[in-house]
Amino acid sequence: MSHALIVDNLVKTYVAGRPPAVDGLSFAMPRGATYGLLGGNGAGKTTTIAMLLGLLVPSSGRITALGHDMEKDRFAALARMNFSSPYIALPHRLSVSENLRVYAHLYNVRQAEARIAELARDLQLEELLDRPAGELSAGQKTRVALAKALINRPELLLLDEPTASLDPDTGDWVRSWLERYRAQTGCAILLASHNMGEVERLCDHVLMLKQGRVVDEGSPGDLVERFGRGDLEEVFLDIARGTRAEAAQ
Ligand SMILES: Nc1ncnc2c1ncn2[C@@H]1O[C@H](COP(=O)(O)OP(=O)(O)OP(=O)(O)O)[C@@H](O)[C@H]1O
Repeated sequence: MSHALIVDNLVKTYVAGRPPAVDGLSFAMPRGATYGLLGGNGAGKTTTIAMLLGLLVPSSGRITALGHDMEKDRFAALARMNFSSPYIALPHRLSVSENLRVYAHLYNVRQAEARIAELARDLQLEELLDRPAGELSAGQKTRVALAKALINRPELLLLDEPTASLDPDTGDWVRSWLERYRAQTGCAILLASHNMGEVERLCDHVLMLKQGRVVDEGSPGDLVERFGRGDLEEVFLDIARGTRAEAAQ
């Protein structure tokens, strides 16, 4: 099977002598799949995504993205990937269209103006193109961040909390949009989220992280069944609190 992402025994220790933030993480995500990275605060999700993007150097382990070893051949992989995170702000003073042009240039997008116009139409950004990015509402910024994340037509998309701080209507709109995008392009998506409804809806497979380790994994349906629970939120609470329904023991 061809994989979008293979993570092999990944470890990140920030401070020598303290427990690693990511501690032996391994998984293989097929092309076209959507995987969820779940875990409580401090479980290691953002650290994992930062390593996958080459922003943080792993202490050990190997990442293969779209067939490229991230240690030796990072730029070939990064050109075909992209990400969005609410923690990384777009340059505030630049207008939305200037921001998108900068990223189009960075990713060497051909016919950048046509691509920006297409994304503006798809993500309902046309009215916002001339506004400074710093003046937009959280929902508007999220749509711009998605346009930035899609500018190079990525085959692998890393999304850290894609609907954090969005109202339920805008959150739902973004989720529907991602579902459509995935169906049209076959893009593989790794999603870190605290929104269990979102994960149940979008993800084929879920990795439950605790203290940097995968403590359970499976499709949302399998996990719910295995834990004898009603939904993924209850499974998450069982794992986070170390409790588990009788049916799962
Ligand atoms: N720059 C850093 N230096 C030292 N420790 C760090 C650093 N960044 C993160 N950590 C620690 O690494 C662990 C994992 O943090 P990380 O941000 O990856 O978790 P997370 O799952 O994304 O959490 P959240 O859901 O709160 O965003 C935490 O214990 C955190 O305190």
